[in-house]
Amino acid sequence: MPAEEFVAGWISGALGLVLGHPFDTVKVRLQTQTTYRGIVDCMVKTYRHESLLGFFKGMSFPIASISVVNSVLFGVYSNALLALTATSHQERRAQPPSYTHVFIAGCTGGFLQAYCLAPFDLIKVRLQNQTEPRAKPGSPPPRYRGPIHCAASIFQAEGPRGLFRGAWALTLRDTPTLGIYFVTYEWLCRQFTPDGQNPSSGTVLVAGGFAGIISWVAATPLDVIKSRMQMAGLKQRAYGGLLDCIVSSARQEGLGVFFRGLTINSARAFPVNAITFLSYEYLLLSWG
Ligand SMILES: C[N+](C)(C)CCCC[C@H](N)C(=O)O
Repeated sequence: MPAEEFVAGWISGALGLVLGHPFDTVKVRLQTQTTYRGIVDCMVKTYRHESLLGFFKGMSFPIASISVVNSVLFGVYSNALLALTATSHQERRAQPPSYTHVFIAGCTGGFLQAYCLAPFDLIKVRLQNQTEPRAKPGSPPPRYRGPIHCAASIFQAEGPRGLFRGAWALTLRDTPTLGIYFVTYEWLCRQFTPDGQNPSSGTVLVAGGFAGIISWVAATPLDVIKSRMQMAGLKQRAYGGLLDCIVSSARQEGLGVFFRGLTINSARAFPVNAITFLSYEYLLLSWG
């Protein structure tokens, strides 16, 4: 099983992540809290209340964990294509796989990465939603002191299953949308690249950026549900399950609720995925 794809996926995931984290914090807050009027209001309040650091809350942990998850995604994707089409990454420019194969491989990668991602994403969302400013003497301490403390508290209160809160919603979100992600990327690359050649850096950036945007547009409704399921069990109301969460969110807030965070998700998706794909392709090319 070729392993370079895993390593390249890991490094490129980390680079994309740093760039995207401030957007991600604003997104999670808009999706799960009602105190903000919009993106700008959320940014201003976060900055005033918590300084620039507020935007980077909960980042060190995703860097260590979510980039490993990205390595699962790209590694499984590439190896699934190898199994389906018997071509390695280097051979795929000369013999491009069909879009059906790309889609199946993307969904496989998406499905497997969702399970690895679930506990890390839960911890990220819980930490991002702690809006208390950094420790001031005399103020009450936030519920979680950091990622390890957060994981341990959830584990103690709810057992190992507690760490997989929202995992179903996450799997439903990621399986089809990561199929769409790789199909969009491949399709756009092929539109702008002569047959048999490698896409230029510009093409990879644009194709990666749009792959990110399109897959996030498709993923946003379930992303909202996922974040809410992950926050349930804390101060917000608990849901009877995925369906209950969908129905009661729609009833209380209207259908628009499923598009909360769409703009910010898209704004984040372009740079993150442009850099992820560019560094991924570049690393694999330079390793021959
Ligand atoms: C499929 N879905 C859109 C949910 C996620 C796509 C993930 C791609 C990248 N790691 C990112 O964070 O943007």
